[in-house]
Amino acid sequence: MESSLELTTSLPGTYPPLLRSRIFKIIVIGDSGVGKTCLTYRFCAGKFPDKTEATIGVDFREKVIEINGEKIKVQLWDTAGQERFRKSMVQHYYRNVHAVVFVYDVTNAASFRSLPAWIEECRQHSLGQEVPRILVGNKCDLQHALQVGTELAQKFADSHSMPLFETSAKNPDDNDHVEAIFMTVAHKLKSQKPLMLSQPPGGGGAPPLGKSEEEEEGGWSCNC
Ligand SMILES: Nc1nc2c(ncn2[C@@H]2O[C@H](COP(=O)(O)OP(=O)(O)OP(=O)(O)O)[C@@H](O)[C@H]2O)c(=O)[nH]1
Ligand SMILES: [Mg+2]
Repeated sequence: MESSLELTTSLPGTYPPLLRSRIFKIIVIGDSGVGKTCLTYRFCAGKFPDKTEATIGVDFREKVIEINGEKIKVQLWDTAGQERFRKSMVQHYYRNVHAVVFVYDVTNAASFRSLPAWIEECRQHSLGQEVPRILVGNKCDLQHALQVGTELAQKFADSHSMPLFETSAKNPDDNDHVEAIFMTVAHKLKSQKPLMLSQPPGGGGAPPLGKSEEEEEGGWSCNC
């Protein structure tokens, strides 16, 4: 994938040209009820939502972060875990995706056992090995109900070359941790493809890593 960034001059003679920020599209995948909506909300709004309902299709959440002086828009696609709410959307989830976050619920072994199926779905949508993936075990505040231990999860993560994060979208003390998860992905994406200030001759070919804001227009709107 080529990395690109649009340089535009909004007014004739404007100098320096306006730099449009890159957008990293990160999809959050996993069984219904594992806490995808809560995790993405926690990262973007900084708090645990008062109440959630099953996601239908997809919800978008965005946060602008700064890494080494570059402003980057992290666009989280909070996908639906329920098959009936996702089937018409699946192809859109995977289109030009930059990274995948797999979520399971540490108090629900079935959600952990579903992970191979979610990985297989990625494979079926031709996600290349260069697309970073990370594994998140959520609801660690419910230790008394733990069904998936760290050792088992770490083994699974290692076998798929993914970093593992165990966290809680709910625990107020875990704010830094939730933040670290998505920041880790963004750092990885940024280091994978350093910023290029011009389009390669002929426009490249492969989709750019990080759409410009202009390209984003016309997409779905955020309903968070
Ligand atoms: N105790 C605890 N509950 C959580 C946590 N994260 C989410 N929940 C609860 O788990 C339930 C499901 O959370 P959601 O974020 O809606 O789950 P989801 O993965 O988005 O589900 P779908 O949209 O159906 O795919 C809600 O009742 C949340 O309050 C957590 O870290 N700890
Ligand atoms: Mg949801």
